[in-house]
Amino acid sequence: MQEHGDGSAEAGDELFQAVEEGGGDTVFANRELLNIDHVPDEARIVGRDEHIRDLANEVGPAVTGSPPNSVILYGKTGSGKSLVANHVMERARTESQRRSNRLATVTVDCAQAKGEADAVQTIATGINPPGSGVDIPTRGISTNEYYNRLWEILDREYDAALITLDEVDRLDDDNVLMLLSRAREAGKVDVPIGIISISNKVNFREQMTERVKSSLGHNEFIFDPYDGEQLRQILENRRDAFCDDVLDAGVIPKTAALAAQRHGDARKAIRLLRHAGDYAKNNGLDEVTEDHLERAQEQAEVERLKELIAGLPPHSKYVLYALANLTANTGPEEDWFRTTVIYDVYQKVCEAEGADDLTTDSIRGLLSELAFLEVTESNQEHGGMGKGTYKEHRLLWEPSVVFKMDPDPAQVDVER
Ligand SMILES: Nc1ncnc2c1ncn2[C@@H]1O[C@H](COP(=O)(O)OP(=O)(O)OP(=O)(O)O)[C@@H](O)[C@H]1O
Repeated sequence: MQEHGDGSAEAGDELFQAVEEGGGDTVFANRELLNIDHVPDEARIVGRDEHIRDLANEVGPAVTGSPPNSVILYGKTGSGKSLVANHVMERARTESQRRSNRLATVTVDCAQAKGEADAVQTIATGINPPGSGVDIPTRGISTNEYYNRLWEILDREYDAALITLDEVDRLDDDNVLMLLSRAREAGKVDVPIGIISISNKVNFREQMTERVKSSLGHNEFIFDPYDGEQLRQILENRRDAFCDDVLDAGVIPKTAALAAQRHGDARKAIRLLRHAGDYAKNNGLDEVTEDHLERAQEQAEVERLKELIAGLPPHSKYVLYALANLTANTGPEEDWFRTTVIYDVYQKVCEAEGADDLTTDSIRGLLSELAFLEVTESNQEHGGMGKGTYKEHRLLWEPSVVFKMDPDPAQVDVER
């Protein structure tokens, strides 16, 4: 510790004198609790006891080194699927240790994995203990070799494995699922492997090949969106993110009610509360009121939308502007638009933005990516006798939110 002129360390260092206890924050006591990546401890997990128990029953044998069942967890985003999977894996690992067994647990975010080799590399690296003697390079070996090294680590170091594939529908194909689920049967590895697949696409199962379906079994759990009371408890359990007396009494109930009404997504509810706190903090206020919540809500949605489309080509934003222009100029019952109608407005948007337009086919591709991300939805319509089929699309977000993604988005004439 730095000593001062009078020789005492108690006086503190004048360099940091202006820094108050708690970092000088009068709104947040522990903002970390409202971070989306924050994993709450068991006492803060609300309303998922049954899912936790059911999942533990299926994968439980792994704690003794016996074959676990594989499971698919379905549900809309923010319904606690990853949380439950991580929580159960963590407890399984501890229990396995207590019974002197070695359980490998690892999660792969398939949305981040760049193909099969990358996914297998992530799994192998995640469970490779220091000193195993097996090297997992980031490149330079074939996909097959990654699998071989994964089997080697499992056989040498573990008695069983639980592998979670988050956003499994984002994998290019089901090779990974197939090879992992069949590895023991195919004699590649001695260790039993359980796979927890997570998806927010309820039709995901239909996309899998018959072989994978039969290897994964039929254990499926559905996660329903949270209701208002559950969301209120989830938020109440994180109240200590704020300093005492900062939150007005109505803020948590109102956040929960808004979230329940719109989506039942815990992630969005937590984020909204954080934004309201940020609003108060940035404006030098030491109180968070219901009024701040309203201001924060739109900002939170704009951020989420930007995040969702961040991975898409820039023209996807112009397609969204086209849809937002069309939606803002029609009644609630007429918000489905044919691809050709969207394309006409998209061309006007491009003109206003000073960009060259892409072909109708490219726009079709962008519309299906937007539908995949649930920013829009698409329908196949039948035009009647001899008229073939055509697609219609609908914006799932408020046009006002879409228009706030940029400071000056193109608003065009949509006369039809
Ligand atoms: N039951 C719950 N109790 C407390 N916090 C929760 C609960 N469910 C979700 N959360 C919180 O909400 C956020 C989103 O949860 P989680 O990632 O588990 O959702 P998900 O269903 O896996 O969503 P996605 O499909 O988008 O990945 C996390 O910060 C998590 O901590």
